[in-house]
Amino acid sequence: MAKDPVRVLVTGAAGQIGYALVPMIARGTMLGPDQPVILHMLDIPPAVESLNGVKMELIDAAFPLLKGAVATTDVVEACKGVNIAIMVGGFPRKEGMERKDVMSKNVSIYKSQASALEEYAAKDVKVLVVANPANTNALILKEFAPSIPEKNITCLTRLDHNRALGQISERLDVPVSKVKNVIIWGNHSSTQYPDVSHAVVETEHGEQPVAKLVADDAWLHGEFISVVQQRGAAIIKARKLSSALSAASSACDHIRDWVLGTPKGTWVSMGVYSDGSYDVPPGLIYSYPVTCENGEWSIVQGLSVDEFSRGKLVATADELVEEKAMAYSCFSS
Ligand SMILES: NC(=O)C1=CN([C@@H]2O[C@H](COP(=O)(O)OP(=O)(O)OC[C@H]3O[C@@H](n4cnc5c(N)ncnc54)[C@H](O)[C@@H]3O)[C@@H](O)[C@H]2O)C=CC1
Ligand SMILES: O=C([O-])CC(=O)C(=O)O
Repeated sequence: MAKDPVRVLVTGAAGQIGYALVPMIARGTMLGPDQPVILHMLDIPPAVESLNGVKMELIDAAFPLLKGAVATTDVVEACKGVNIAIMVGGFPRKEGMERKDVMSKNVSIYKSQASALEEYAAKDVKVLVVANPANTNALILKEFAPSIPEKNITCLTRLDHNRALGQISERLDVPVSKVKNVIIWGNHSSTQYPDVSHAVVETEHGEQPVAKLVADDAWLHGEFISVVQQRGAAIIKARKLSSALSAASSACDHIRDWVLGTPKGTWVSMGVYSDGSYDVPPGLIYSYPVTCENGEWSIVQGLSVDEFSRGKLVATADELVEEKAMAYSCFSS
């Protein structure tokens, strides 16, 4: 029997990531080749013409799985009955703006969208925040949608995770599909810690540690980390626009694994509400290694963290504590 369609909200759908993401969802990349979808696309009034153009293209592409497309600037209409919400829309930093100014714009956007999701989305809606500052936007959303379970609110660090896999694959000249279990700890920012301490490569002789195959700790502790941390900036420099196809693809990976499960023996990175695991302060949206089963993620427990890694976990947590304080100061102002 055919499955019922899943309603997927994409905010900022007229933007660059939105334009790359909606066809992936409509083609089944996110939820599977047998899962019909109805797309809900939200953007702001100045982008309405462009948003309607995206809807026209979706119709023209005749995606068999696409059972409907709503294009709207009305947040209530956008959120009605959605099962999955991908929050890509937000206020970008402009020349001359302080981080605090961007934060206060995003606090008000995420506050109102959180309230609409809480009131109108499916009660078990799964939320993925992509828009920067992704971790803190997700935290704001959680704050203003108290009835959405905190386990259902996440942010995207899968792009960073995939970037780390890509760098190891290039360095060792092995297919990226053979590399697994890197970890992105912390913030989706330049303080994130891409960690290969537990990463392995599947070889014909079984799984081999990445550290042993690379055999160059200076590279793993130096250039590798900074390339992954700075990859977003490198793409902006090259394209004069930020990552869009890789961000969209990674958003599909994030939701697919969350909903359909991670392969046995493999973990992925997701920004999730911290419970104090690995001595990270509770109450942050922090990127951890997770496995997913039956639509739920769990933090991978018991991994060893050496002194080098500990310093990096703490530094990125400190930045998130600071962002949280800045966001909370905007609630009252
Ligand atoms: N977490 C991650 O890995 C990544 C995050 N990003 C972030 O994703 C966000 C989107 O990036 P792009 O698509 O390249 O930007 P973009 O500027 O092309 O698109 C953003 C869209 O959001 C819309 N928008 C603004 N305010 C809105 C609101 N209140 N409600 C609904 N829509 C709204 C804009 O009109 C625009 O169409 C940015 O914040 C970017 O920094 C980008 C790449 C990776
Ligand atoms: O900095 C940006 O806007 C883009 C971004 O998050 C990334 O590519 O990781």
